[in-house]
Amino acid sequence: MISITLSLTNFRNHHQTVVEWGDHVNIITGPNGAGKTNLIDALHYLCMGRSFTSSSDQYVVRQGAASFLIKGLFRGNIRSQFEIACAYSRGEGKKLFVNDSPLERHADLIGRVPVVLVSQNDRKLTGEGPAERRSFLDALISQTSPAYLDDLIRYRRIVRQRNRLLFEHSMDRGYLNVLLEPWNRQLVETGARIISGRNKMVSKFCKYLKFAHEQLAGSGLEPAISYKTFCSDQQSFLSLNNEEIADAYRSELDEAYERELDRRQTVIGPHRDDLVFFLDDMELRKFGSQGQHRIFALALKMAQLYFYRDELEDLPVFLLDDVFGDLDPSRTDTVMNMLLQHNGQSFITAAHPDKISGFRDQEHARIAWYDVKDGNVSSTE
Ligand SMILES: Nc1ncnc2c1ncn2[C@@H]1O[C@H](COP(=O)(O)OP(=O)(O)OP(=O)(O)O)[C@@H](O)[C@H]1O
Repeated sequence: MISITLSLTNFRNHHQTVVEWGDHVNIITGPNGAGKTNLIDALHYLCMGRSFTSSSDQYVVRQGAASFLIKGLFRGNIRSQFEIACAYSRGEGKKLFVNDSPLERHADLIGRVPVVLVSQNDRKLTGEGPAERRSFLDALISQTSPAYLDDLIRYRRIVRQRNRLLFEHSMDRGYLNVLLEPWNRQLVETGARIISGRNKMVSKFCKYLKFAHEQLAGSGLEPAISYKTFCSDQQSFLSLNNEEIADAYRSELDEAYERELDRRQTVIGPHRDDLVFFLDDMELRKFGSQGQHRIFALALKMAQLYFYRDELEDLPVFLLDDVFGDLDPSRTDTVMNMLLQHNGQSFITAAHPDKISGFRDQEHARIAWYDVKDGNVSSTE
């Protein structure tokens, strides 16, 4: 998928910005605070319907304005040109449009322009709690499977309903059981499909991770991922069908009932699961060096790119925010060369472009350079 143009109105420090992109590698330079990340975040809005830097749309509206508008023209392999727009106003909230037609659900946008994002938040992927890893895995699968995304949305609603009942459980135990039962059935059915989807994805994804990791780190320690759910024996879990997973889930749920009453929330299921990362037999989170964490996180994203390249009809848009700051010169060259060899379109911000200035004199046909100052973008040679 190719982003042809991006236009912003009152989007953070961009008052009125229109950019025409190159088809391959787009490098966005400029001093700190100039508005480089904002361009990438705007593209992320058009792909995923939300910011990756801000928890709320209201902070994204340019100070002093009442609304923002992002528009992007795209070109795909199978679809002719189409426009995506995201409009937000303080009174009316956020609306998403494709070719001027409003989308009923935010979920309807996901997968239209597949995207892979590399950002400073990736540090949390290998280091912090399981939520970041679950959302990586969910975003990875959701962009290739609308059915998985629907299950995820349904599952979250079921967990919310169950939690509400468990929270208000001062009622008679028998009555609570009656109220919980329909939610329990839906929870295990939907949850089993999610667990199965995640398990399958993890086993498919490992080969892409190995390939990307080897490109970045050279041959040596081999990366691996395991999906950690309520069943401790993941291997045997892989051979189960959805019905069998649902049965296993149901018996774990029944066993956890007292704990649920105690904690007043749903304590077992995909919303609690995790991914465990390994280099050979070493668990990365416990034993990895900072450099190993960084390379592993970047390899996960490169692997996502390669996986989509094989699975989807259109290549994803690849967004890299401030990735070179953390990399040594040889790895910076490696990443640049990987992007130049990749046929899709990528966008890279760089506050210190000296690291990649060697590429200015080469590859004119494949690299477009942009400079940003105070929210104004100019194309440079
Ligand atoms: N709602 C807003 N209204 C106006 N300006 C905003 C708003 N939110 C953020 N900004 C401004 O946007 C700029 C930050 O933009 P951005 O994060 O894109 O910078 P950057 O060029 O990527 O910088 P760095 O190299 O430091 O990461 C800052 O100047 C900030 O004050």
